[in-house]
Amino acid sequence: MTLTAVDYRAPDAPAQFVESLRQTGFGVLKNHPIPEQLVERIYRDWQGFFDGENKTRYHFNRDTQDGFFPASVSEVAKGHSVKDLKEYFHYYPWGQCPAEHKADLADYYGQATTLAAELLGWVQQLGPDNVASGYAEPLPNMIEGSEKSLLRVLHYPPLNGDEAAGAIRAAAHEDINLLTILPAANARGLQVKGRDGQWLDVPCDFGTLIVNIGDMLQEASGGYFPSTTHRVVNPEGEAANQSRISLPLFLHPRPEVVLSERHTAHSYLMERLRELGVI
Ligand SMILES: O=C(O)CCC(=O)C(=O)O
Ligand SMILES: [Fe+2]
Repeated sequence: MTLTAVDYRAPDAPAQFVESLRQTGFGVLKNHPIPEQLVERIYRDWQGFFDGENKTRYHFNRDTQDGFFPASVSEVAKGHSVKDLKEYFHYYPWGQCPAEHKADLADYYGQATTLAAELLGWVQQLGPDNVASGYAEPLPNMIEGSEKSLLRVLHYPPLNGDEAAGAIRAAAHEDINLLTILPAANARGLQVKGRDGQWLDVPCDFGTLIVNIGDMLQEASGGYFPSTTHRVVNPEGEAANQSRISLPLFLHPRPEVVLSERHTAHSYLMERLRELGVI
């Protein structure tokens, strides 16, 4: 399996991109419209947030899931027993956010959501008709006006050697949502599991955008688009002393959207959050 960056501006970009999603669950885009300077600024500003003490004032709200999740409550991936080595902030347009960071996050959230709707349009149009006819509504519609899409600012602190045995930055998992959009992080580490079981580094050149299928799109497409397992491995050598910041946007449908005969987006999310131990 290989992951090759698709040029967003190429005439056959939609076909290449959707084929990559089908084969690997992942698609990598270069020359996409999200401004690099905005992403760079968010990484820099949020490093300051995570390094500072103010973060404790934004402790997450258990009912609404917005705010700061310290490393001590960080997720335990499904099927794992140790916590991931990460802390993060959940931003929703309606949720809590430090005033000095709100403009950039809101800007990024808006631009990335618009791009996601376009990419979902590609998935809708270029997938087989029998898959598309199974969607309860067009894919871009599913996220339109959704208040559930979640921008996560993730900080993986430097490793200091006293981490729990077996703990890694993000244990192998699949994303719960419809589609995830993730600008290349400021350090390597993201890996995707191939059909052959081998782990493969996801290209992380600054300026590329990584997109992956989540469980909800796998569910809605009857398994045609795979929600692929991925993880973030610990750095070694010099890199172990450095933080890693990443910025996944998890696109969630409106709660009432029907995914399949078994599930609405809401029932599916509740089942998965319970498994994660965060509700
Ligand atoms: O930090 C990354 O590169 C990926 C994070 C991730 O997979 C997640 O938060 O679901
Ligand atoms: Fe993920």
